[in-house]
This record gives sequence, structure tokens and C-alpha cells, in this order.
Amino acid sequence: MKLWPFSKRGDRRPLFSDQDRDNLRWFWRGYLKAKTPWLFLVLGMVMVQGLVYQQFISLTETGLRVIFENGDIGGLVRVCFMVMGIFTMRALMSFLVPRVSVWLASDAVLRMRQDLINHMMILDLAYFERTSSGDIILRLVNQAHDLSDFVGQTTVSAVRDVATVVIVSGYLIYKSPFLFLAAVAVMPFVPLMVRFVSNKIKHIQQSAENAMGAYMTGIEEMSNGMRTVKISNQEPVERDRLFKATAEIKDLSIRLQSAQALMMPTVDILSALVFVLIIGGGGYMALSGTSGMDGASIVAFMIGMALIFDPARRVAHFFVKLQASLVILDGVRSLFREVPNITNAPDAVGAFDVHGDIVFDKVDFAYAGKPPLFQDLDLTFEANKVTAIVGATGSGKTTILSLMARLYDADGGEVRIGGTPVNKLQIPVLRQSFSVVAQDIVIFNSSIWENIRYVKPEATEEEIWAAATHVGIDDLIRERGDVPLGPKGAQLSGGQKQRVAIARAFLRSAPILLLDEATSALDQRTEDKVKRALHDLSEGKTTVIVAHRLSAVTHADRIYVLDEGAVVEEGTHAELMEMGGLYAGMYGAQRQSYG
Ligand SMILES: Nc1ncnc2c1ncn2[C@@H]1O[C@H](COP(=O)(O)OP(=O)(O)OP(=O)(O)O)[C@@H](O)[C@H]1O
Repeated sequence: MKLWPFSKRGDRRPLFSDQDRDNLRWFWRGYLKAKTPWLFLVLGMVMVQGLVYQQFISLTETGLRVIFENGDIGGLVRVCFMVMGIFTMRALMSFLVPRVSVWLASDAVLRMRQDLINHMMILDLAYFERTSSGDIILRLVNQAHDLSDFVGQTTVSAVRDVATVVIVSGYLIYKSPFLFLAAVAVMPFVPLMVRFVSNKIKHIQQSAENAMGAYMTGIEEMSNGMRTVKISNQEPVERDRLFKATAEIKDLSIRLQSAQALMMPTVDILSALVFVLIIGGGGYMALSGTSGMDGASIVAFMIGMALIFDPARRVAHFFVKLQASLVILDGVRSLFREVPNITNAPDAVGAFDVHGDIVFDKVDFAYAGKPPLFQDLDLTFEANKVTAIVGATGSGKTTILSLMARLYDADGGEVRIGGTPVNKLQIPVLRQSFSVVAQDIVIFNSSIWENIRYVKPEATEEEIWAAATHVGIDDLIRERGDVPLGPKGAQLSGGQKQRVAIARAFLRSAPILLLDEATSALDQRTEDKVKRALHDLSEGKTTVIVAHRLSAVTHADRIYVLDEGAVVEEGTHAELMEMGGLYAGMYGAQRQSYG
């Protein structure tokens, strides 16, 4: 389908790239095609609007003839009523068209937003670790909104304008093809201008979208990191960073407006030329009396041309705006082009032995673009026992937990639970079998109670109180009541956040328990209490503990000591102390520093 009527064959810089065409087809098929009958209704209504103008010109000509020639007052009154009638019809259409079109566009964008949200939910964790939240917000909020405006108002207005131009032009051609051709002889300049401006705009719009994404990311980082910003006196740096981003946005929007503004004066000059041609040429035709045109037809012709100027101007402007919208459409579509790598295998099973051993069998793994972290890693986490992983920071402890839950997939070897490879399991079934207390605890801006309930929405009140009491956070629930905890739980201390996370693990009580630095922020007394509670919780569960503080793992049935992605020692606390190696050294050093 050729979407741009003026593009020449062999043009090296088409106004619609293949990607643009593909994006438009995708949007049409996915979000508009199903509403074709409604689109026809809108089209019918905008045709009526165009026809009203054509009828108006015809009635004006009749009215002028009544005035100039026969002076029939009755005829004049009839013309006035008819003009009033047809414009009332146009007014009705002007009322209905935006309502229907905004509904169509909002519905299309709602479904697109829902698809975007659904798609985001299936993307790998890796996507979120490499994409700034500003970029994601830009796509879901701004770009989706801009598209809605473009589809709902801009495009429908453009279709109405095209209909007006075509219908009125058709009528004018019928009245005098020669005069019409003379008047529009200057028009071929318009597409040339559109092409020139469009290329400029596409480029600037892309930079503007990038700048906006960077600005949003900057705001997000600043507001999340305000504690660090303040303590390290970095307000001026943050302010300058945001100032720089806003200045860039300002420059780009001025450049965008300037590029767009090139269109209007060009069209104004062309309009003047058209009027000169009609007054001169048409006047000459009327005076010479050879063309069958009289004064009334010339005036009606002028009015007709005037009526199509504004719509024609807006259509030209539409093509200019279209370029910006194509960039935005591509931005939205790019999120759909992201495909998850971690998906259910076609033969994925829905049941497995959750109480079996967790085995890492010659596992290789590297983060994208990074050197290998694990090579031939062998580990066994015995069923219903407590296994700890200790080691220097960055040695790969958290990554091991991520591989178990398939937040990442191993590049080689196999991770099995109860004999079934994790990548042969349905992902929800696999993840359902874990309770996790992670290092980066996510607290939502709701009450403590709601935060605990998050992991098991169907939990009873008794279950939630029991979980809270286990970790000694029940008093805090009574004290704070329903008050939200602030963004990211800012109104809780680090230790309180950890207790909320542990209460969640109690509530969920899944057969495999992963504790990643679960008690690191607790004071010694609370840690002892929570440790006892965790000990109770781990009864009958396969438990994996990651900890820096070795006092948190002395009770483990087996301890792996990791160094740069490799197991360097393993055994019980007593065996490792006996060995007198890395673990014993770390334990001794920690005892000294903790007293
Ligand atoms: N998403 C990621 N993308 C790229 N590299 C990563 C990612 N997450 C972790 N790494 C790198 O992988 C290595 C292992 O990280 P991991 O978080 O598993 O270590 P850790 O032993 O748990 O460290 P810590 O004790 O500090 O929490 C580190 O060098 C880290 O920089």
C-alpha cells in the first residue's frame, strides 16, 4: 500500500521507511481494524462536513445571483435558511466526530497500553537491569498518550480536512477546471516543502525523545537517591544535571517548532499567489464574457478556495506532525520487539519433586557482555537441609539463587530440583516453590500489613498476624495502623524492612527457602530472635542462606565457600574451622571485629 501520495519511485529517503510501514500496519491490525465499522461511521460524518462546504458555495452563488440579478427577497430568505440548515448539520457532525474518534483512539491506546504492560511482565529481569525506568515510563505514559492524541484528534481532523479539500476541489473543478488548475499550479511546492521539513523533524523528534527519557531517569534517580544526595552535599550536582537535561529539551523543542514553522509561511505565500491568480484570471474571464463565469461564480469560487485553504494547510501540517508521531510509534513498538529468553519450554512440566535436592551440575554462566562468572560449577543443596553460601563480595552468591529461580538461565550444564531441570518446568510452578528474603527488599507505599500480605493475597488475618509475630513486627503494625510506609518504604528502618521481608517468607511458607543476607540489618539481639524464628521456618524445607556475617550460618548442614565464582572450600562449620583455610580466616577476622 502506498501511503504517501507524493513520494517518487526510487526516492532514496522515503517519508515512510519500511519500518514505519510495518509499525503502521501493526497498529492498524492490532488496534484499529476491529473497529472498521466505527471508522466508516466517522468517515461518513467527515464527508458530510465536506459536503456542507460544497453546498455552502453553491448556495452562496445562488444567493449572490439573487442579490445581483432578480432581487427576489423570498429566494434570498430561502437561501439563508438553507445555509443555516446545512451549517447546523455540520455543527452536529462537529459534535459527534470528536466524541466517536476520541473513544476509538482511547480504546486503541488502552489496549496497546495493556499489551505493553502484559509484554513487560514477560520480559526477562535482564531487560529491567539494562533499561532505565525513565525510558519505560516514557513509553508507557508519554508516548502512549501522544499516540492517542495523534490517532484520535490529529488524524481524524486530517481526514476531515482531506475530505473537505477533495469535495470542494471537485466542485470547483466542475465549475471551472481552467481557473482551478491555474489556482493550484503553485501547489506542487507544498509536498517538496513537506519532504524537506519532515526529514528534519524526524531527526529532531528522535533526539527529543531520548532527551526526555534521560530527564525522567535523572528525576527518578535523584528522588530515589535523595538521602545520598543530601548526605554527600550533592544537591548542586543533581540540580545542574537536571538543568542541563531541561535545557536540552528546551533547545530541541525550539528546533522542533522552528522546523515545523517553516511550513506555515510557505503555505501563506502560496495562498496569496492563488488569490492573485483567481482575482486576476477569474476577473479577466468574467470581463471577457467568454467562459460562462459571472461575478457571482467568481466570488463563489474565491470563497471555495478560501474554504479549502485552511484545511489544505492543516493537511500539510499533519504530514509534518506525522513524522514526529512515527518516531513515537517506533519507540512504543521497540518495546514489543524485546523478546524474553526465559520462557516456558514447549514440553515444560507442571509438577516436580519440590522436596528433592537442588543440584548445580557443571553450570556455566556469564552476564551479558561480561567474562564468565561460573565454569563447571557443581553444587548440591540437600533436600530439607540448610546449606549456606559464603564468600567475598561479588563472588557470585546471589547469582546462584537467581539461577535456581530462573531469573537467569545457565549457559551450560544444568540446574535440577528433585531431578527435573529447572528449564523444563513451567516458570510459575517453579517460582511458586520459593520463599525469598532478598538483599534488595521491595516495600510498597502501603501499610505494613498490606506489604506482608503482598506475597499471599488470599492469606487469612490469623496467618498474617502469625507471620508478623514470628519476626516481632506485630507491635509496629498496631502502632502504625493503615498509614502507608512512603515510597520504597522510606519510613521504615533497614532492620524493620528486613523483618517485613522475613514475615513475607513466613506467610508464603514455600518448600524452598532462599535467604540472601536476610538478617544483615538486624541488631544482635533481634538477629538471635529472628534466627530462632527462621530456624523454625526452615523445618522441613530446603534452605539456602547467603550471608557475609558467618555467625548467621554456623548452624548450616553444609557451607560452600565461594571465591570468584568457584567453590574453594565446603563442609560444616566445624569441618571448615578444622581445615583452617579461607573460611576459618574469615571467621576469625569477623569475631575480632564484632568483638
Ligand atoms: N545484572 C548483572 N549484570 C551484570 N553483571 C552482574 C549483574 N549482577 C551481578 N553482576 C556481577 O556478577 C558478579 C557476581 O554478582 P553477585 O551479586 O552474584 O555477587 P555476590 O557474591 O552475591 O555479591 P555480594 O556479596 O556483594 O552481594 C559481580 O561481579 C557483579 O558485579
